[in-house]
Amino acid sequence: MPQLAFASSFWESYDLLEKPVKAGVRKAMQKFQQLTVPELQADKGLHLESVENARDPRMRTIRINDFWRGVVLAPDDGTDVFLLVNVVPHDEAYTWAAKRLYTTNAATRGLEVRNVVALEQLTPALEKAAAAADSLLFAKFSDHVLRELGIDEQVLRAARTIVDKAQLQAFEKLLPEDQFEVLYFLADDFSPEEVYRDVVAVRRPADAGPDPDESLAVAIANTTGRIKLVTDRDELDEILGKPFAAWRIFLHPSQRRVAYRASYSGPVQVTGGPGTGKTVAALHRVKHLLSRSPDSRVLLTTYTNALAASLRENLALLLDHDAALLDRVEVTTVNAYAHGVVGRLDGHIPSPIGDREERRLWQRVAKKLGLPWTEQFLAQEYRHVILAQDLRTLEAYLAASRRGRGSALSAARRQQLWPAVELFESMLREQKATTHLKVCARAAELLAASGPTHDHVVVDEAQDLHPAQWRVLRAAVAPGRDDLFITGDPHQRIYDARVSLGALGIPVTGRTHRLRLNYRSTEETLTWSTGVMSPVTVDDLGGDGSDTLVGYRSLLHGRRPHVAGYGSEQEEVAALVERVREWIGQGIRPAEIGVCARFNVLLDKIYDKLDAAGVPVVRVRDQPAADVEGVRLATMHAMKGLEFRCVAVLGVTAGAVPFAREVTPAEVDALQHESDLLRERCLLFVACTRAREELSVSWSGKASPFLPGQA
Ligand SMILES: Nc1ncnc2c1ncn2[C@@H]1O[C@H](COP(=O)(O)OP(=O)(O)OP(=O)(O)O)[C@@H](O)[C@H]1O
Repeated sequence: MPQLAFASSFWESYDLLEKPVKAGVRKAMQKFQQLTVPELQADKGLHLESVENARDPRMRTIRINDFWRGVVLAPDDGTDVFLLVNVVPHDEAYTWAAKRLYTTNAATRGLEVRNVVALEQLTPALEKAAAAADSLLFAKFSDHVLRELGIDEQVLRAARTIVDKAQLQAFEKLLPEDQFEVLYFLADDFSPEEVYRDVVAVRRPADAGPDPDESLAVAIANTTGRIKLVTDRDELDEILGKPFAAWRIFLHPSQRRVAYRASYSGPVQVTGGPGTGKTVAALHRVKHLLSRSPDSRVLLTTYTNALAASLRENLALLLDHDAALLDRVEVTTVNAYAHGVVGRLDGHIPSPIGDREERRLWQRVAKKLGLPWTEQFLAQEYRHVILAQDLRTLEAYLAASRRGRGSALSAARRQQLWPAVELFESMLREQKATTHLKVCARAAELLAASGPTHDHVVVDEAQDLHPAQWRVLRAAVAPGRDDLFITGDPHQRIYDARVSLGALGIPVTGRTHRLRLNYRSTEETLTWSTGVMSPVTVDDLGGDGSDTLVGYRSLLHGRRPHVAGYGSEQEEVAALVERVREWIGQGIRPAEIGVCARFNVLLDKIYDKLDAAGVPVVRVRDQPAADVEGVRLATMHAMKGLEFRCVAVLGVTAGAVPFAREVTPAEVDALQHESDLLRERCLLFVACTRAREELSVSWSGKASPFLPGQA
C-alpha cells in the first residue's frame, strides 16, 4: 500500500480552499490509503497523470474537481511514499508543476524544491551584471566551503551573481529551502562553522551515509520541518478535518531539536526574537516530557492569566484533548502558583496589593520617616536589592552587594534606610496585605522545607521574572536532569527584571539555544521593529552577557508598516477609525485587529470613536472569549504574548514613550535611568511585533525618539 506525505507548501493552499474543495482533497487522499500503486495509476476519478515538459519526471497531477488539481511527487525508485505538494487551479497546475525540481540536499539530506526554470533564465543575465559589480556577497567563501554546506552546482552559480542581501531576498522563493537558509546566515556574517552547526547539523540525520542520493522516501523522512508523513487513516482524517495549525505539525529543525531532545542534564534556556516560536517550543517540550514517563507532573508557567489561558487551549490542541495527559500539567502564572503553595501550606494568605497601592505605601513611609529618598527610590531598593537577594535582616542588608544600582549607599545610609523597610512591612501586616513578590518569597521558603511539587518545570515569557519568582520555580522541582526548560526574549523585557540565573541555582551554561526564524510577522514589520531596538544592547536572559537579534528573519512578506504623525490626537484617532474600516473592508475580522496605546486614557477615546463609527470593540483586560467579535484594545503592556493579523499602535509621542514619570531621573540613579529607558523602548518593540500582516504606528505632535529615524 502506498504511503502519503504532505509538504508544508500544500497547507498554504489547502487552508484557503472552499469546504467542498477540501472535501474533494480528502476523498482523493483516501484513495492513496485504499488502493495499491497500480490501482492508483489506473483510477479514473483520480486521474494521476504525468506533467508534460516537467523538469522533475516524478511530477504528477491528480484531479480534485473540474477546477482544482493536486500536484503530487510520485516515487520512481521503487519506494512507495507519495508527496502532496500543492493544490492549484487546473490551468496553473501544469505550469507550476513543470517548473519545480525536487532534490535531496547533499549536506542536510532533506528534500528541497526550487524553481529550476526561473533560476536558469535569470542566472546568465545576472552573471553579466556580476562581472561588472564592485563586490559580491559570497566572494569570501570558496566553492568548497559552500559545497560542504550543501550548496549544489546550480545554486552555486546563482549565488556567485548575488551582490547584496536585497538580491538574495529576491531569490528566496526560487532557491531550495535549506540552501537559501545557509546563504542567508552567511550573508548575515555567521561563520561557515556556525552555519554548519545551526542549519546543517540540526537537520542531517545522525546516521547519514556517504551517499546523498538516497530514496525519495528517505529524503522525505529526513524533512520533518517541512513534510508530514501520514502513518494511519485516523491521522489523515484528523489533520485534513480540523482547522490547520501548522505549529502542531511542522517544527523548524531548531525548534524540534530543543523541544524533542530526549533529555538535558540540567536547566535549558531557549531565546529568540518575537514570534520565533518559543511558546510553541515550550508546548512541544511539555508533550515530550509527558511521553517520557507515565506519571510525571509538569508545571508550565507564563506571565499573565490571559497567556496562561491561551497556553491551556493550545496545549489541549497539541495533546488532542487527552484528559489524562492534560491532568498531569499545571498551567498557571508564577504568582498564582506561589499563591497556591502558600495557601496550601500556610493555611491562609494575605491579599496582595497592586503596584499603585505599593507606591502609595512607600510614599507614606518616606513622609513619616522624613527620609532623603523619593518613594520611587525606596520601592526600587526594596525590589531590586532587598527582595531580589531575599535580605531579611539589617545585617544581611549591610553585607549585601548593590551591584547594578547606580548610586552608592554607605553603611550609615543603609542603616538609615532599613527602618523604612521595616515600616513598609509592618504597614502591610497591619492591613493584612502583602505583595506578589513577598508571596513568592514565602512560597520558596515553604517549598524548600516541604519539597518540590513537580518533576519538570517549563517557563515561558521568562524575561520578566524577578529573582523572588525564580526562587519559587527553582524550589518547585528538584535540581537535576530535565528540571527547568526556560524560554524568553530579553528584547521584550518590560518589567525591569534583572537576574543572574546561575546565582539562583539555575545554571544554563552549555544548554542555551536560540531560535531565529520568525513565524508571525512579515520581514517588513520585523525589519522596521528591529530598528526600534538597534541603538541599544540588552542583557541576555541569564544575566551573563548581552543578547542579539542577528540572524533574526521571517519568510513572510507584506506591506511596509504605515508610520505617520498627525497634528492632533483627534486627527490621529480619526485616521485609525478609517484604517480599521479599511482592514475590515479587506475581509479582516474585527477580532483579528489589535489596537494599543501606552495609556488607558487614549484607549478610552479610541473605544468611543470606534464604537460611534459602528465598529465592534472590546478590551483585552475584560478577557473576551476568542469567538467574541470586536477589535481588541489593550495597553502596550497587555499586548505581551498576543498576536493579531493587523495591529495599530497609537500615541507614540515623545511624552508617552518613554513615559517620563516611569523613568528615574539620571541624577537620582544613572543606571536605573538607563534601564528604565530601555524598558520603555522594549515596550514599544513588544507592541509593534504583535502584527502578523500589517502594522500601523502613529503619534500626534512630537514623535517618540524611539521610532527609527526620529532620535
Ligand atoms: N513551526 C511553526 N510552524 C508554523 N507556525 C509556527 C511555528 N512556530 C511558531 N509558529 C507560529 O508563530 C507565531 C509565534 O509563535 P510563538 O507565540 O510561539 O512565538 P514566541 O517566540 O513565543 O513569540 P513572542 O516572544 O513574541 O511572544 C504563532 O502564531 C505560532 O503559531
